[in-house]
Amino acid sequence: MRREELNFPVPATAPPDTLAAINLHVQAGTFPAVRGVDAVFGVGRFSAVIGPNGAGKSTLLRALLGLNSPESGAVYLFGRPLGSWSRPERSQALAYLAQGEGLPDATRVRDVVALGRGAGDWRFGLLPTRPWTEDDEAAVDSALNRTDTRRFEARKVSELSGGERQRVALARALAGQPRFLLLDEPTNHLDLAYALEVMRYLRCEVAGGLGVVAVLHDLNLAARADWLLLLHAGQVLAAGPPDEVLTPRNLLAAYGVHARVVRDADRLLVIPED
Ligand SMILES: Nc1ncnc2c1ncn2[C@@H]1O[C@H](COP(=O)(O)OP(=O)(O)OP(=O)(O)O)[C@@H](O)[C@H]1O
Repeated sequence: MRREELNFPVPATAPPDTLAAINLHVQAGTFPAVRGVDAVFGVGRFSAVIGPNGAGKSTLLRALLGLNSPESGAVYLFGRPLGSWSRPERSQALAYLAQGEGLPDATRVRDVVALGRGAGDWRFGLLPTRPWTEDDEAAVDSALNRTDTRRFEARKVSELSGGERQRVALARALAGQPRFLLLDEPTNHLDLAYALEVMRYLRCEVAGGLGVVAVLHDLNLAARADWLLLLHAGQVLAAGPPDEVLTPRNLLAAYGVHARVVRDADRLLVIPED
């Protein structure tokens, strides 16, 4: 699809207060996984990246974090090319929750969350990058409270359920007080209750000004986002609010599946046809 055929306006420059990809091309190995993607993710907004397996969602997410280098095009953070940010500046502004994020099993929950501050490595016998401060302690307390992990802060990771671990991983990411949080399938392997809980925590953070960009496979969870980016074969098939993107026509084009999209109260529901 050519840029001029996209059904949303492509900014000439990346707006401030955004994380933006402009005409981004990224190779995964030798494969052109992301091909000319334009996308603008805002702070205080819940954005979801959707699309079939192999569409390029994870590759795009990693490019937005600066973890892989684009072939061409660029990523802009707050209007500045990501490449011009120092590594510490970048990791302060952008947090990442990878797919199946591993946590140190033998470590206590509070110490895992403290790692999100990027300081106090002395706890693990490593040289500290800077002294631990009262602000660090307060940020850890706040992240534990906001994810309801405070009540098991003294337990070791090995003593937690999968859903509890995911909340601890979220707390660790939030402890760093990022401006954007990028998550790759954060509800994968979670039961319905835990999945909804993670969505609820993320919603609260968005209300507080965090920009969330989440790769989601469950379209009925994605329907709760403020803004969707639908990828197909490395390109943007559609972008916009859920009711503009989750249409039977787009779902057929992206997934090859006939689906009905119905509105129930204020929610969209995607119902695949057999
Ligand atoms: N190292 C690599 N070498 C070759 N091809 C790769 C490599 N990494 C990824 N790919 C290909 O790039 C494409 C995009 O992969 P990516 O993981 O970004 O897709 P995705 O949309 O996140 O998929 P999924 O939903 O299955 O996780 C896929 O076709 C994948 O096979």
